[in-house]
Amino acid sequence: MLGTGSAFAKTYFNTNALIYADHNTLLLDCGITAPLSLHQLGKPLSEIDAVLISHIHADHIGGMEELAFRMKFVHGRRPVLYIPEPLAQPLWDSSLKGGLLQDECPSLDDYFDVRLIRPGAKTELLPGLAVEPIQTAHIPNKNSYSFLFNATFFYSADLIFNPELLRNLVEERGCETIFHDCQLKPPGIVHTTLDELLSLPLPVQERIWLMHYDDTKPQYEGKTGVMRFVEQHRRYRF
Ligand SMILES: O=c1ccn([C@@H]2O[C@@H]3COP(=O)(O)O[C@H]3[C@H]2O)c(=O)[nH]1
Ligand SMILES: [Zn+2]
Ligand SMILES: [Zn+2]
Repeated sequence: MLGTGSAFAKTYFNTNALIYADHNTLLLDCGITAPLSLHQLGKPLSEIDAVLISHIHADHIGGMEELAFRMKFVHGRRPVLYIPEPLAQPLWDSSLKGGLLQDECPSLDDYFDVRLIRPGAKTELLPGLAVEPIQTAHIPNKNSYSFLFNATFFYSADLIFNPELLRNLVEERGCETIFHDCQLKPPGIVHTTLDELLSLPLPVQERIWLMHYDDTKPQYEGKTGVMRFVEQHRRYRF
């Protein structure tokens, strides 16, 4: 995990991750703090093979301009960008264009090898790593996607509590592990709260790991039932 913090956390980096599959590396969201976190881990950008984006908020895409510029002008590379199709235009027009647009680089394709992925369909991202983007509610009328990897590992974007989805993933689809955003103090409004997750059936909670938490996390140690916290700069194997 490059980070496990909420958008405004100051003691944790943004909730972004590296996924290792075979000998390849996928960057899962690239927020404002991703470049510094990668630097602290000693992970060169040149070792990132592809990027996957969940939604357009700065803690998930705010590091994309630095990533694009350094990949192009330092490493001479155009990394693969996997992006749910409805996010591609807004990512460029409403966010990256302001900084990245210049005469010889008029589009997102000048910086990334853009691969549009279809929500609800399975796509192989890297050898041994397939994803199904699942549209999940976060901000009204703003597209946001969570990800089911290899049919067994669910990684939430920022999402409003959806107990039906979580029960379906565990009880019907055989999902084994859930990394879920967690707002520690209610009200959640655009996020899922700890109290909401604590209301889930025990077999679902047993599979949940908590991320995207704020700086008060130490006060909640031991108060999350069977659910564990994901810790930043740790590697998990599933
Ligand atoms: O309607 C809104 C929109 C945003 N926000 C805050 O801004 C943050 C943006 O990043 P995030 O999605 O991780 O978390 C969001 C919230 O903390 C909010 O409280 N209500
Ligand atoms: Zn966020
Ligand atoms: Zn968000």
